[in-house]
Amino acid sequence: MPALPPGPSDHPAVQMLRYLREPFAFLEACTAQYGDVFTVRYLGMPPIVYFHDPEAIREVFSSPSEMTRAGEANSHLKFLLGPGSLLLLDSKRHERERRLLMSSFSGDRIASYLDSMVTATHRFLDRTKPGEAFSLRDAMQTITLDVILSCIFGADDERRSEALGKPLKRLMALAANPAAMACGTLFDGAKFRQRLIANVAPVADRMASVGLGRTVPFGELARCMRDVQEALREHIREHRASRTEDRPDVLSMLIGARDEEGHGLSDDDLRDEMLTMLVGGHESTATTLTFALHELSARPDLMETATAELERVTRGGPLTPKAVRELRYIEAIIRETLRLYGATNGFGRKLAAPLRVGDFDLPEGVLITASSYVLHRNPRLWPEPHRFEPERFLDKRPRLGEYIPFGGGSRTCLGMNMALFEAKVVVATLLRRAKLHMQPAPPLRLVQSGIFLGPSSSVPCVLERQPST
Ligand code: HEM
Repeated sequence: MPALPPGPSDHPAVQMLRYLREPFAFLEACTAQYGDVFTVRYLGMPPIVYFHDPEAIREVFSSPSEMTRAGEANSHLKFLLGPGSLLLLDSKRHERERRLLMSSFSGDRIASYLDSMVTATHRFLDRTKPGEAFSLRDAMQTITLDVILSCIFGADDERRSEALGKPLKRLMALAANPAAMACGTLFDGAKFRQRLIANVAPVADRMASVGLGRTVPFGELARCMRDVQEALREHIREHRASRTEDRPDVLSMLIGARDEEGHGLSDDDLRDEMLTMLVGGHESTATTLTFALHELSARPDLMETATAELERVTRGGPLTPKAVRELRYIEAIIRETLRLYGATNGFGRKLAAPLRVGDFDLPEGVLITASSYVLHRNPRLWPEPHRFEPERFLDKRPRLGEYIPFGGGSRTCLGMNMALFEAKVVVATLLRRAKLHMQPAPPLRLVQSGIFLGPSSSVPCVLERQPST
């Protein structure tokens, strides 16, 4: 068996604990000791090889997807997203479903979501009283959830968005439970999910009816997963029954989508894909917005350049798709936010066959990854890496393998262009109508938050209306 790159010799349980307690400190300590390539071992998992050399990352992204399997590497999410999620598929089925989904994320499609994005931001501004403290993190999550429900799910009235939004929000909070994550990783995720819904949920219902719902392990999570499944099934059924061809939302497009052989997606596939886009696209974009607005409010120089650009591009008129594309400085702020505060810590691939990466012959079965937290703070790639400096992205695009907030290769985030567009629209709409003032709080950091990375606090702030609004 070929030797794996060096790494800590602690017992896998100890390495896992170190990672769970302080993930970034653990990975930085490994980098300091072993350099750009090292192997860590966690209990119940294959060895994980970290690469923080752009050339090696490029090799991984360009390797045949048959060999570097993202679906298998993401299998710990199966209990949450369902077996038909794009994130969990590999090979031909992944290629086919990705093709079916891709057309929903074309430039024109994304531009057609502009009004929904502006409306969601106005809705938040209209219900927020100037001078009253609120959580920026929660506000951004509400806006991005509204956007997903409208643009992806086509839930354009209050009844539909309530029916879907409520259980989905609860599910996101409950799925962050580390014990559930551990069971989803150690056992077969699809079976764990099935058991929760079919066996645990009914018991939890009976116990809840006598006020003992909380005594059933995973009872609340199981009931919530079942409620989400039912709400999604009902929503898809209603969508199929109504005439959907003319509607612009992603679900309507997917219902009509056919592959080369004329086959479409089943209701179960649709359910898992919709849940994936919701889970993948809601909190991650909200985290980007929270950190971007936090930086903007702390740095008058950035704020001045961003508002001057906005005035120059829109000349006081409405925000159009063309104007959004021309907001280069605001886009650079978003990209720099993703460098330092991206909501995911890299990507995962599992080797289905031996593969040489860099100087190492890796055996079948190992997991390959890179931590974007470590890579994006490498001073050889990013001078003064801890400085927030949007100018880095104004005149140059980073080379593949240096900047990975959206992963890469054939698995690059499907919602990347939508997320960048949405973040620009929300920031621009907010800047035109309000000023945000952060309230005293401990320094804001990026921390592990459920399955994502997120802000270390709720980010309390108050809003001041701009004079013209
Ligand atoms: C700032 C926001 C976002 C970030 C940081 C982000 C990040 C990521 C990352 C790192 C991956 C894995 C890529 C890889 O393995 O190489 C991914 C995959 C994915 N993302 Fe996103 N994402 C964001 C927003 C969105 C949005 C808005 C949607 C959809 C509405 C979305 C849908 C997906 C899907 C479907 C995949 C699976 C792609 C595949 O396996 O082929 N994401 N995302």
